[in-house]
Parts: sequence; structure tokens; C-alpha cells
Amino acid sequence: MAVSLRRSKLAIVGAGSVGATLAYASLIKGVAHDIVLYDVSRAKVTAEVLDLRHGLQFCPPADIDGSDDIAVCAGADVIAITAGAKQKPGQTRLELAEVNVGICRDLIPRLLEVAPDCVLLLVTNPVDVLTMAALEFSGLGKSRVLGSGTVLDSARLRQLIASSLGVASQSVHAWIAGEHGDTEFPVWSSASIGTVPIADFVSPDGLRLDDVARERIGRDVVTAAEQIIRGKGATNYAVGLAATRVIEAILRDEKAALPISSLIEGQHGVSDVCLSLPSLVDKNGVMGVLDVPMSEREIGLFQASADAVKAVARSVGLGR
Ligand SMILES: NC(=O)C1=CN([C@@H]2O[C@H](COP(=O)(O)OP(=O)(O)OC[C@H]3O[C@@H](n4cnc5c(N)ncnc54)[C@H](O)[C@@H]3O)[C@@H](O)[C@H]2O)C=CC1
Ligand SMILES: CC(=O)C(=O)O
Repeated sequence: MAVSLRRSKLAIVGAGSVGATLAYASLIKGVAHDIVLYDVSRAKVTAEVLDLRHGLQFCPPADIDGSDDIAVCAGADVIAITAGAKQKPGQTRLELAEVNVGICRDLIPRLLEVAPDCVLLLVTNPVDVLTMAALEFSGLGKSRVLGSGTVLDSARLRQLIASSLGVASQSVHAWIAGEHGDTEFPVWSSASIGTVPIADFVSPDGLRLDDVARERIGRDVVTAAEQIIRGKGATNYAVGLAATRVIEAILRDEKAALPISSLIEGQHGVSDVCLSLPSLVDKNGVMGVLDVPMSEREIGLFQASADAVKAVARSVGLGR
């Protein structure tokens, strides 16, 4: 008996550093049967697709295509938006809001015309504001619109903790919450190595994280992008992998806990703003935001992060 397998389709909007690297990581990890890139620059998208296509032999079976015609996104299950302006050295993510919300206002209705059943994943910065914009411009239910949020920042945090303590990143359980930006913060109160609370952890070599080390790590996460942008103009590899992880959780209906950005409705006294908290991700997008315990200090930081994102959202005509 012939088995018919429905092909999964990932559309990536923007074939710049982030979009092309996301396509590359998604191909290597085999997250979708069909991957397409859409960009306003025909020369750019054609060249990226050609280059990626030449590597297909070395990846799990998949097809890649691309165009400057938005119809290439037709029927996509997930649309990842990476199009738009990026930070120049010294610029904050929030300074990109006006121009990138404008791009989103034009893009989202046209994308939904060709892919009405998609889950929208925002990567463009400032990602929390852009997730709010996509919710508003799409009219989709809150579960179907999410941002890559602090999945990347949490990976940075885990790597820094892991290298400080001499353990594997995969054994570090720790999150960055709040804005993907300058007001983000590590949730130290629930961080652990394996099942050992980080405050109690001492490595076999006697390594532990004192308050000074934690402060330094928190600062290094916040300034990581700036450091990379000063050196090479953009960040692309880790964000490509982080966004691929979110897409994989959606297309495989994993119900995986990931710190994506989504509409916060009452957690820790915060509402009506998109921010990151660990959330379950399934085939419909956001299955639910988890009730993560936080210390009083962390709750204050979360509320301050909400205020910062709301102020920028309001300044570009979004939110209440
Ligand atoms: N959320 C996250 O963790 C991260 C977000 N970013 C953000 O991702 C965005 C993209 O960064 P890069 O790829 O480095 O920039 P880039 O400048 O290399 O690429 C942007 C691409 O968007 C395309 N584009 C612009 N307007 C478009 C439209 N209306 N429709 C289709 N394509 C359009 C451009 O032609 C260009 O190819 C920036 O906003 C950046 O800040 C970057 C790294 C991490
Ligand atoms: C650019 C950016 O948002 C990042 O690498 O975190």
C-alpha cells in the first residue's frame, strides 16, 4: 500500500545573513521537506538559493527554492520573518522598531493571503515589538504568532555558565526572561546544573558561581550581540540554530519548553505585551506560557522589561 506523506514547508522571509543562515541550519537539521526563501532582492535570493542547493547532497532529503515573488511562500506551515533593518554598532534593537514595524505592516497581510494556515515566527528586531506587530496585523490567534525571543540569549547564558563551571551546556538548565534586548535578565532562582540548584553547585574541580561571576555572565549575555556586531557587522550562526530549534519544535509537534516571545497575559503581574518566558511549543505555535517561579527581584526586572517594550510599542502605534 502506498503511504502518502504530507510535505512540511518552511518559508523564510529575508535572505540576508540571518535568513540564509537559518535556511542553512534548517537544511542540515532536516526540519522541513520544503524550504523557500523570499526576499525583495532578486539577485540576493537567487544567489543564496543556488549556493544552498549545491549542498543538498550532504543534507537529509529536502528541496530549497526562492524568489522575489511572495507566492513562493504559498502553503507554508511556518513562516520565519527575518526581513528588515539590523543594528549598526552602538545602536539598540529598540531603535529599529519604526522601520521594521513598517515592513511588517506591509508583509504580514500579503503572507497570510498565500499561507493562511501558517504559524508566524518573528526573528526581526526588536523581536518582542515585532511579535506584537505581527499579532495585530495578522489578526491570528495568539498561539499562532511567536518570536524567537530569548532562545538565543538563553543559549548564550548556558554556554557562559557551562564554560565557567566546566560542564556541558546541555546540562545547564537556565533561562533568560523578558525582552530580547537590554532589559533581559537571567532567572538565577531556578537555574540548575543537572538537578542541583546553581547556588549549591560545586564542580569536582571546586568551581562555583558566586554573585560576582553571575553579574558578569548576565552582563556578557546582554552585550553579546553588540560585541559580535562590532567585529563582523551581524550575528547569524547562533540565531540561525536557535530559530531552527523553534521551527523544529513546531513542525514536529514537540510540546517542547522554549523561551520564545509571545503575548503575556497576567504572568507576574504583566499583560498586553510580548516577552519571553519558557513556553510549550507545538504544531499550532504557543501551546502555553509556563508559570515559572521567580524571586521578588526577578519579578521586578520582568515588569521593568515589560514597561520598556510597551513604551516602544506605543511609540510606533502598537498595543494598548
Ligand atoms: N531575534 C534575534 O535573536 C536576532 C534578530 N536579528 C535581526 O534579524 C534581522 C535581519 O538581520 P540580517 O539578516 O543580519 O540583516 P540583512 O541586512 O543581512 O538582511 C535583511 C534582508 O531583508 C531583506 N528585506 C528587507 N525588506 C524586505 C521585505 N519587505 N520583504 C522581503 N525581504 C526584505 C533585505 O533585502 C535583506 O536581504 C535584523 O532585524 C536583525 O536585528 C539578528 C540576529 C538575532
Ligand atoms: C542581533 C541580535 O539580536 C542578537 O544577536 O542577539
